[in-house]
Amino acid sequence: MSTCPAPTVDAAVRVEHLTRVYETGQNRVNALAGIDADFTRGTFTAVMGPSGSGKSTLLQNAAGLDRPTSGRVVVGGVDLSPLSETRLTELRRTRIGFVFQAFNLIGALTVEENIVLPLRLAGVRPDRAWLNRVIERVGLTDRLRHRPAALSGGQQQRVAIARALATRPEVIFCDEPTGALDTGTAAEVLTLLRAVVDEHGMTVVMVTHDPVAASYADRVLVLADGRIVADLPQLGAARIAEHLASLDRRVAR
Ligand SMILES: Nc1ncnc2c1ncn2[C@@H]1O[C@H](COP(=O)(O)OP(=O)(O)OP(=O)(O)O)[C@@H](O)[C@H]1O
Repeated sequence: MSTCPAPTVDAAVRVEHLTRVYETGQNRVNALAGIDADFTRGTFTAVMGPSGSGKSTLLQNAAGLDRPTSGRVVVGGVDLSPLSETRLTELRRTRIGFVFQAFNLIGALTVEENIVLPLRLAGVRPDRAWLNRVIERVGLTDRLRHRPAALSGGQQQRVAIARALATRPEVIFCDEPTGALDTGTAAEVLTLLRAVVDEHGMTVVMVTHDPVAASYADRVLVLADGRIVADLPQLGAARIAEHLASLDRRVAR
């Protein structure tokens, strides 16, 4: 029986004592070595850390895309551990939004069809008023009948953000959402993510290598060797960069 305390009411996502071990042949990698964190509703968290520190593994486990070796993940009060694959897939489609570096839009579908795809897959009737607000917020009202290939990178990422918002999820997980964008377009996308938190009370968790991108968040979690080594309030891009550099120096030593 679990001895973990009940999730706090305002945690959109809670991860408890999370470990993930990868075993390939003789090799054993502790990608997550015991992570505890709450992601409070209506907040924007950046997850940073050196390459191989476990950022993507944390995101994948917190989003129910991968199963932890031990520990548990609670999304919107639902413990993911006992869920069957089918239930987990349903939960991902309705309660979790995803935004990836490569946009991951379906080229054969229009912008509108891409945005409502999670709802169609989940068999959920669209909340038209919410969808209209989302489409207006991301500035795509006059692009709905276009195919993704006819849009710029920034516009494609805005479609991905609208798609992530379509089901009004508990949380939106973003993996390097600005990695493929130029600086100006990246700033627009980050401003949009900030706005969905501030204006719509959404919860965003974003993996990024970029201190400027992290400076849009309320909180910066820094990982090293599968552990949280810093949990910082917003410090601004320069101080975040300093912090990461000092961590790199410690790792090098
Ligand atoms: N499928 C896998 N099989 C074996 N080892 C893996 C697998 N996925 C990740 N790892 C290992 O787990 C550790 C953490 O990887 P992870 O991708 O989570 O780090 P990261 O911080 O996201 O790295 P990056 O910034 O380079 O994307 C690394 O040592 C990595 O090599």
